Parts: sequence; structure tokens; C-alpha cells
Amino acid sequence: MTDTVVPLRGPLRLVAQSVPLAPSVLDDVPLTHLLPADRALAWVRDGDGIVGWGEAARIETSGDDRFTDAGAWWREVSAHCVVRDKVGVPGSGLVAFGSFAFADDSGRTRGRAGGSSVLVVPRVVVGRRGATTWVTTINESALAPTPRVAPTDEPASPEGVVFTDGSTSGAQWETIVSDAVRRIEAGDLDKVVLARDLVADLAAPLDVRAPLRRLAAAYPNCWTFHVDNLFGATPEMLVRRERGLVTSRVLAGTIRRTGDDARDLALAGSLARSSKDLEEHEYAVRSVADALEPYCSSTNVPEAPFVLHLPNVMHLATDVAGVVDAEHESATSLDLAAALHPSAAVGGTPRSTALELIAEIEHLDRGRYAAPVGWIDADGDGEWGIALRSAEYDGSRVRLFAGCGIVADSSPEAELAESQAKLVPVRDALTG
Ligand SMILES: C=C(O[C@H]1C=CC=C(C(=O)O)[C@@H]1O)C(=O)O
Repeated sequence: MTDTVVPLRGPLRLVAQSVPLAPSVLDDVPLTHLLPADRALAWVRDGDGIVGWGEAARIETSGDDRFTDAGAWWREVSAHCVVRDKVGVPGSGLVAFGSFAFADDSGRTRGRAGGSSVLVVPRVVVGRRGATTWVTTINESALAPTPRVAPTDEPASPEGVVFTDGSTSGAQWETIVSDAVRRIEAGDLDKVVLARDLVADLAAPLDVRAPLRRLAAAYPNCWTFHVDNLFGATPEMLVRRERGLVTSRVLAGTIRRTGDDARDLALAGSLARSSKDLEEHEYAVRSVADALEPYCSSTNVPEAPFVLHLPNVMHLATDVAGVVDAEHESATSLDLAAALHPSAAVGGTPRSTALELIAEIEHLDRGRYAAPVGWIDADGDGEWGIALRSAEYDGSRVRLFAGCGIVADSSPEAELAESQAKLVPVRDALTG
């Protein structure tokens, strides 16, 4: 069931044009430095990506049809759009940024007007992919002039930040983790991912560009994003579809970094050998490989994970790849994200039992945390990360989220410490 906030009144006829920019025009200015304060959209990693602003069209959906309804709308918008693309790379031409709710019933309980999942078509997009930089304009009915693109003013840093417990205290959350371990030991399920939130109150409404700039600079190998008041820097790629090739970066199994390189290297070795973390990881890889298989003529699932080093933590990581088969050629990146969500990196194994347990014991509306966030183009190519290391804000109130995979050998105290480490990126981005 879906509540469509902006119903489609007849076909929406958009005109999109992408033109290359000479590299000297932006002179290596980070894409996040181009964003205006209002309606900023971002998806950047290591200098590449797309940022956008303004709004040519949007759809909000909710409920269990949130992906299918958004997908049908996107097919319709793409089919009626006139695209003049002089760049021709994934992300040029018509694009929409999107972010989806974790749970079928999410959003309703938060009292937000309308649905909680969204696709937004910006009016202006600036993209960078290696040496290629471009600007896209999107307008209704007629071509819009290409705007001058230049760095915007330095955003105000958040001030007077006060953190308080979210829906549970640390001690209460440890009890919830213990409950989950008992259920796993009783044989009800193999793995469940439990999350908690932290509230930050600021002295003034957040200018999200400040934390975005910090996250993009501090976490270059993560995808820094902002869509409709959800922002963060995620290390996990749920699915990327690029001209028939599908890739996914699966993460599960974590160890905190100490800041001492030699010790961290030894810890990376122990993570790679930890049976608890390897078990947690294997469930996540299986869930992604199994969900991709029906769409692919071939898949590649490496036998062993590698260790991904981030500034705050290290993760076990596996890059899964597949080739979309002829029968599923029309499956868009969003269709694939819908099929994969929620993977066992954020739900659990078996999926339905884990989701029931989350709903029963977590005491948290995850909103759009841990759900797909990313972008899609007119060909259906796109990238959908999992919105981890993220926060949602409303004026001067920010809710930060973090979760941990729980298996039989999990210790509540260690999981609480891990969740604190996962909160660090957004915490630091708010406090400078
Ligand atoms: C659920 C989160 O992380 C997932 C991704 C990587 C490692 C995880 C872990 O080791 O528990 C989680 O499965 C989060 O960051 O909120």
C-alpha cells in the first residue's frame, strides 16, 4: 500500500541537457563546495560523483510498494524526457537522487507528512568522473540555460551541539542485544542486526553542507550522501548497475581502530581470522549473492573477504559482481536495490525472522537509516548504497544511527562499543 504525495497528473515532460565543463572551470574544487544551502543533493566519493540542487520533480512513496511505485514513476518520467547528453557517462543526462525507508511501516509512526521514501529530480546536477566534469540542467517542457557553476560560501559549522540518548540508553540497548543472543542460542535465527540512535541538539538549524564537506574529506573511500534531510558517509554499496554489470560491496564483521598503525594491522589480521566475524560476514554475502543470482547470467563471489580500512573501524568486505541476463535487461538499479534490501548486513538471517525480531525488540523507527540511498539515471543505471553512518535532521535536531550484527558469540558490551565507533563519523562531522 502506498501514499503518493505528488500524484502524476498526466505525463511530466522534462528536458535534460548535459554538457562537459573544461576541467579548469572548477579547478579541483570538491563537488560538495558547489552546493547551495537550499535543496542540496549529494553522492560523492573520492572526488567523483554527482551533486544537485533545485527540484524539477519528485515522488514520495511509502509502504511495501515504495520501491515499485517509485520505479514505475521513474520509468514514466524517463520515457517522456527529452535527453540531450553530450557527456555519455553513467550519471550524465537525466538523474534522480533517492532514499528509501528501511521498513514497510516506517514513516507512519514518525508522523511525517506524506511518505518517507523519495526520488528527487534536481534542476541542476554537477558531476565528475575522473577527468570528465559536466553540468546537467533539467527543466519542464523547454531547455534551461546552463548555469555558471562556482564554489559557494563556507557554510556555518554547527554550534552548541548537545548529545543525548535516543530511544534507548546504552545500558538498555545492551539488554536488547542479550535478548537477541538468547533467541539465537535458542535456535530461532542465526543473525540479527540491531540498531540504536543518538540525538544531537544544535544551537541553530543545521546547514548540512558543513558535515557533508567534513565527511567527504575525512572518509574518501565512503560514499558521502545527502537526500531530503538524510546524510552520512557509507562504506557499503548495496548495488551498482552500470551497463549490464552489477556490483555490490558487502560489509559485515567489524573491529575498532586504535590509531596506532602497527596495532591496527595486527587487529586487521585477527578480524580476518575471527570465526564470529567470518560467520556474521558469510550471512551477509549469502543474502546478497542469493538475491542477485535470479537476475544474472553469471556471478562472481570471492571465497574469502578482504579487510576494508576506514579511519574509525575496519570491516570484513566482499565485492560481489554479476552480469545481468537477457531476461532481466530492463531491471533497473532501483529494481535490484529493492530485491536486495534488506541484506543480512542490516536485517539478518533468516530475513523474515530477523525483521520480526527487530520490530519486536529494537524499539526504534529506523526511518531511512540502513536502507537504499543513491541515484538512478534514465537508462536505469545507478548506485544505491546502504544508508549507514548516517543521520536524519529536522531543523536543529539530528538523529544519528548505528547498528551491529549479532550472532551467537556476540557480547553486548563489545557491540555497544562497536556501535559507538560507528557513530564517530557523523559525531565528528557535527562537532568539527
Ligand atoms: C549496521 C551497520 O553496519 C553494518 C555494516 C558493516 C558492519 C556491520 C557489523 O559488523 O555489524 C553491520 O552489519 C551500521 O554501521 O549501522
